[in-house]
Amino acid sequence: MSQAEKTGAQTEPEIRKGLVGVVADATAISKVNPESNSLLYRGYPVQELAARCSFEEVAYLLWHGELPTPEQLSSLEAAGRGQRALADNVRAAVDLVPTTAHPMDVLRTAVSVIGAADPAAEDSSPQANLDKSVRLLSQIPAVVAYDQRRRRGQELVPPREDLGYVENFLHMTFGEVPDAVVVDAFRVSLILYAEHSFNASTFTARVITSTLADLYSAVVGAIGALKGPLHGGANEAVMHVFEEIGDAEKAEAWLEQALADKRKIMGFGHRVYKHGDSRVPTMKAALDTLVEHYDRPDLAALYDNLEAAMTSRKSILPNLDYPSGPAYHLMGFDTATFTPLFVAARVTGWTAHIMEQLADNALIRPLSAYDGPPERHL
Ligand SMILES: CC(=O)SCCNC(=O)CCNC(=O)[C@H](O)C(C)(C)COP(=O)(O)OP(=O)(O)OC[C@H]1O[C@@H](n2cnc3c(N)ncnc32)[C@H](O)[C@@H]1OP(=O)(O)O
Ligand SMILES: O=C([O-])CC(=O)C(=O)O
Repeated sequence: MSQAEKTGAQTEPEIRKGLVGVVADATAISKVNPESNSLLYRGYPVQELAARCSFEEVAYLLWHGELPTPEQLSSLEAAGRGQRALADNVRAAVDLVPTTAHPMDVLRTAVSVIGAADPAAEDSSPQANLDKSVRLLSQIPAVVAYDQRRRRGQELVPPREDLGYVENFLHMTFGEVPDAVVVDAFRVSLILYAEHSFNASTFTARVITSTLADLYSAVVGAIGALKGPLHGGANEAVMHVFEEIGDAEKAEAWLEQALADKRKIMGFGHRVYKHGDSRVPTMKAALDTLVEHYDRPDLAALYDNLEAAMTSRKSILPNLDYPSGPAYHLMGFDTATFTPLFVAARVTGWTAHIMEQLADNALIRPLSAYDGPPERHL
């Protein structure tokens, strides 16, 4: 590349606001294909993984490129189980954050403390980064569960080593393992949320990694990017919309007013998918099982009516956050906990991308077109 190309000095700059349509790099981790409406993790359709795999198997696949053998899976599970307890320093840090703060702020702070306390934080060898990824996978549920409990005035629930990742997460949050149908819907949601190519939070993690900052710094930045309602914060925002609408009969009129007020309807639309999000049918099926289990046809009717109104009015289809929000609500999570659940899943994809970025790094530093005042002097 010539110096002129590098600096943009000789060329008329083409601005791609929001980097729309820009291919920033290659990745072998996942393929989002809006034409075939498909999503592959390392070549496997996400629907097949959601039907057949544990969340730990999918984490292994994202990190290593292949599904684990039984021995490899046991060794990952054993490494994770030993790190499930909330460390005292992390608990102390969480307790310092007021409950008026959003749970994403708590989680961001907790991950920062986990990183700062890791003597190997600056070791970015592949093995050290894999170890950190397993640590975060195991410790994030402890933070999310404890934070929801303390907000409810409940005591911390210690982890159980005899349980799988998904069951233990629910046990630490609710003090019991719910029915199998709930456990399964939660497992499916985590697999669907695990990875989605160069979305805003993953790209943030890659930008931070490209400066050779440590893995924890990249994950902390990614948590910040995920918090926004145009990205991960939408699952929580969907539930607020449902509460605002109140009941199914009011959905159409509510939508008319919201669109007249130029509001973005949370849980609808996507930067890449324009004909529907590949993950929605699988998550909607999981939501349907929960609706039946908890006998909540009212929630299903509200879901259907808003979707039908949005489709007929704007032809904009739901994204994954639309079924996930009400599903997490039915499972019993507080609305403000929904986006931290997304973090617990997406940390697998983020860390896979961090390792991929480091393996063939180039500093990510785009150009800008200057449109401020012309040169002037004091
Ligand atoms: C897991 C995830 O992160 S999935 C995304 C979760 N986010 C949400 O659900 C928030 C609501 N959705 C949105 O705000 C958008 O659809 C985004 C941010 C996800 C994608 O945005 P973009 O790719 O930039 O699409 P863009 O904003 O250009 O939308 C194109 C048109 O559709 C409209 N549109 C898109 N989504 C919505 C929506 N949810 N509600 C109302 N209008 C919408 C835009 O206003 C725009 O209309 P215009 O051409 O008249 O200005
Ligand atoms: O890909 C995106 O832009 C957002 C998204 O659906 C995700 O991160 O899961």
